[in-house]
Formats: sequence, structure tokens, C-alpha cells
Amino acid sequence: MPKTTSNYSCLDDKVWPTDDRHGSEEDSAEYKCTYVTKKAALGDGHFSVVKECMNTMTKDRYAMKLVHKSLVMDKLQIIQREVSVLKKVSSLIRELELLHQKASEDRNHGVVFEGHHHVLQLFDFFETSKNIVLITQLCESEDLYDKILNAGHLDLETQVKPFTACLLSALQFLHSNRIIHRDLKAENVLFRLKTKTNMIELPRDDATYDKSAHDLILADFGLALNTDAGSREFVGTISYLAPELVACKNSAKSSSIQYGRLKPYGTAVDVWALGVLCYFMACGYMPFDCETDSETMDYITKSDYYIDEDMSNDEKFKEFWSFLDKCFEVDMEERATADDLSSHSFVCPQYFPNKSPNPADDLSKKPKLRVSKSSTSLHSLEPPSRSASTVSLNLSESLRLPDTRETNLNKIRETLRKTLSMTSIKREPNVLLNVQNGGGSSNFSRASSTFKLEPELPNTALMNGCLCATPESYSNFTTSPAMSRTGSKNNVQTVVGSWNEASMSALNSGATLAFDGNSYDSSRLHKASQTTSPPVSSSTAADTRKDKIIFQLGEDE
Ligand SMILES: Nc1ncnc2c1ncn2[C@@H]1O[C@H](COP(=O)(O)OP(=O)(O)OP(=O)(O)O)[C@@H](O)[C@H]1O
Repeated sequence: MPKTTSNYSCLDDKVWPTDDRHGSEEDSAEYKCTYVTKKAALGDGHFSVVKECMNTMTKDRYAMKLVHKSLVMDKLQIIQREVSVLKKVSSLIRELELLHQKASEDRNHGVVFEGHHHVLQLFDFFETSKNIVLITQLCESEDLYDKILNAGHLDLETQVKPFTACLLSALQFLHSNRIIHRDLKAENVLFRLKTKTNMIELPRDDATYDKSAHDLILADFGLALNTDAGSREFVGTISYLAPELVACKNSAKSSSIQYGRLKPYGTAVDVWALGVLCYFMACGYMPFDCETDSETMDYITKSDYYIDEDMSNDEKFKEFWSFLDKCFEVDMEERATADDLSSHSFVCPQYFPNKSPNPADDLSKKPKLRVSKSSTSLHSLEPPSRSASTVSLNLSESLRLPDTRETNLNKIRETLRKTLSMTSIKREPNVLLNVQNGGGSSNFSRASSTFKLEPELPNTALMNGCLCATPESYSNFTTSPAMSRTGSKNNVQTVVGSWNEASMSALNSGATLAFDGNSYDSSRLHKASQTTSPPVSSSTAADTRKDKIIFQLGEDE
């Protein structure tokens, strides 16, 4: 096996390897790295940038999420969780595919959206001195947020229903495996890019629904939690928060007695968020958004959402309102589960043919127009501003254009106002998973899905949790092979284990940290951003964001 001398390199498009499916270990050696990325970013979030990449050995295309360690600083726990949840999910997906493979012949195929097909899959991960790197399925640049905004709102029958059904199915899958997503929102719903490896024949050319539903992928597991015990952390995105999450607003500051009195929340928060998203798809604006966050949270607590009079009288929407009524139940214990909702007539039996509509769902009940008269501001009927992830898609462009920079920064600040700071996370014991890889390649295809899962990468083409010192480089291929070591197969613990309390506090104090012998000087980046940064708003989240902008400017230059 040839030795790769670096983990990844960034290439100009003109030298991008052709996707001819004739990759080999020699190609990998030629590029002297396991992955090559395109220069341009597909998108970016608070702590990360996502780029298209290609495995040099298999020539398969993926998304590479580069989480910058200097930006996560004391929040490494978030990335640890994301990696461990994604690793668990990917392993479960493989297991399910194998099980279904056996049962597939006897199945009666209607339009079924298999939940696990709609959850972002992790293929590989590794670490460099600067980044934690995740290799996942590649998705299109237009996400659900763009889809809604470009169209004004989505069509109830052909889009809202099938997209909701896909998401319900994904939630059923996650919740049955004790995973709470906690950040379900339009920006985190992506659409799989069709590649040679994942596409099969479309099952129904006469489909009466938007077939892109088959490509829908729930992404961004940055806030996901794998737990039975629930949580009291105040995290998420304001417009999508459930009342029980709003109740945790001051949890990080509360005394241990107050903290203990707070009811831990669970998977029901995702069902509430699904209701918000379903409403946003159908209306093009948000149900609870007001001028101020405190008013928005007040309306959420009362489940007081804006209802358009015409829509409330329209017969076509009666199942929609009834479905929302179930999602927007204030009491989390009374709220319908994803499983219950899959037998609601809004989506059943059309998208859940194995279930019967629940006769207890009251469709005759008209939604009450419940907007409180006492409110000082009206419900906002504007579409919400995009959360940080893609406001900054053109960030490096805007930084080169001084006149648009302030506008972009303001957009980002506005978004961050709506996107909660994650600083309220209380440290909880690490959730360490020792997940077995699912194993076995799956070239099985289901008549009910337009996709088969991409095959697993062969072990020789994986970084598999390696720790490599090489930062992103522009094809200089100079890194010594001695700088990387081979990771073990079940290596979530290897990565997690290197981020202990001591390393986190060392990072906080700006000390130089050794990651398995490779030193990482957190103070260097931090100081650089301090010296170049003009005064900014007092928000912690905005500061973090700004640090990122400045750092990217430095990198681009
Ligand atoms: N698999 C993918 N394929 C294509 N684009 C992607 C993929 N994953 C993420 N992106 C793009 O990158 C952006 C940021 O990704 P992601 O939301 O995972 O990052 P994040 O740092 O967790 O963001 P957040 O600000 O929500 O915390 C997304 O909004 C999307 O535009």
C-alpha cells in the first residue's frame, strides 16, 4: 500500500481529478494525500467551513467539513458529540440496510421514505493541527431554506407533505435510537447530490410529488445528543425552540437546586421544531417570530402562533392545521411523537402506507386565531433571516469588498441574535461511544427509494480517525509521513480521548497544546485576531463569529 504523506490538499478546479471511477492506490500516491478539496467553500457555519472533496483512491466525491479548533476552543465537547453521534448513526444505517436487504423482496412498496436514508452519513474523519475534519455525503448547494425563499412558500400537496413525511421518518429513526437532533431547521435540511455511486432508477415517473423528497437529508448534528436522560441545556435556534427549551433559558446560570427543578427535555423538542418547519414551508414565514426574542419566546411558551385567516378557512389546509396542533402542544409529555404523527392523515396513508390514519385526530376543529392583543409588536410575517451557516457563503468575497462588508457583518449579527449562543452549555460527562462499524458494502436498492447508500470506502482509502499535523495546503505535498499515524477502527475514543479537561483549560488559557506530539499554538491565532480586530458588539457569539471572519481573511490572503 502506498504511503500517503498528507491527509488532504486543496486544489484549483483546473487540476481537479476527473471523476472517471478508475481511481487506484497509485492515484492516492500521486496526489500524496487521501483527499483533495476544491478551493471554493460549499458553505460555512459558526465554527466550520464545508468544501467538496474527492477521495484520491476511489474518486468518490464527498463533503469535507473542517471544524476549526481555534473557533471551538472550550466547546470541543460539541464536536466530540457531533462525531460520536454521526459515527453511531452511520453504523446504524449500515446495519439497517443489511437487514432490509434480506426483507426487501417481500415488501409492498408504496411511496415510503426510509428514515435512515434521510440522515447525513459520516464516512471518515481525522484531525489536523488546525482542524477536526469530517467526511460526509455530498449535498447540493440549495438547501430547504433556499428552496422556500426562492419559491416564497412551498406547495402543500406536492412538497410540504412529502418533505414533512421524510423528516418525520428521519426523526422516527433518530428518536428510536435515543438521538435528539435539537437543531432541526430549514438551513439544516439539505438535498443529496446525485452521483454515479448513489443513483438508481427513479421508482415512479408518474410521481405526483416533488421527487427531490427522495434526496432530502437532515444534516448538522452539532447539537445532537445521544441520551435517555434528557437535557436541560439551552441550545438551538430561537424561532424553532420548544416551550420546554425556552424554560431552560437560564439553566447555565441557575443554582444547582434550581437546575435540579428544571424538567429535562427530550425528543419532543424535535417534534415541535418539525411543526415550525412545516409551517415555514407552507407559509414562507415563521409561526412565532416577533420583533424581539423575548416576545418570540413568550409566544412560544403560550403556543400562540399566527394564523392567516384565508388559510384557516381553506378546506385544503384542515389536515395541515390539525397536524400543527399536535406538534405545538405545550406540554412535552402530551405532545405527539414522531411515530404518532406518521399516522396522521396529513401524511398517512400516502407516505406511510403501512399505517392507518388515526381516527382520534380531529380534523373538524378549526384553528383559533390566537394572536394576543396585548402584544407590543406584531408577529413578523417576513421570512426569517438565515442562520449563520450560509449568510457567510460569500464571506471571503465580501471581505474583499469594503462597501458590502459592513452589510454582511450586520446580516451575520442579526442572524446571531436569533441563533443562540452555545456558551450556555453546561459541561456534562463525555458521552463516549464504542461503536462497531456497520461493515459490508451495500449495493442493494429499494424500489421505494431513488437512492442506494454510497458504498463504504475501503479501509485503505480512509483516514479513519488519524491525527495528522498537516494543515490545509495548496498542493505543496511536503508533509513528512512521520507526522501522521494510523488510527484504529473504533477510534471515536482516540479523538475524544485527546481532548480532556486539562487540554480544554489549556486551550482557554491560550497555551500551546500537544495533540499526540504535534503542537498546536492556540495563542497565535487568537492574538492575530485580537490585533486586527476593530471593536465589536458585546455578544459572545458575535465575537466568536468575528474571530472567524478575521481568521479567514488572514487565510485567504
Ligand atoms: N454534506 C454537505 N454537502 C454540501 N454542503 C454542506 C454539507 N454540509 C454542510 N454544508 C454546507 O455548509 C454549511 C455549514 O455546515 P454545518 O451547518 O454542518 O456547519 P456548522 O458549523 O455546524 O453550522 P452552524 O452554524 O449551524 O453551527 C451548511 O449550511 C451547508 O450550506
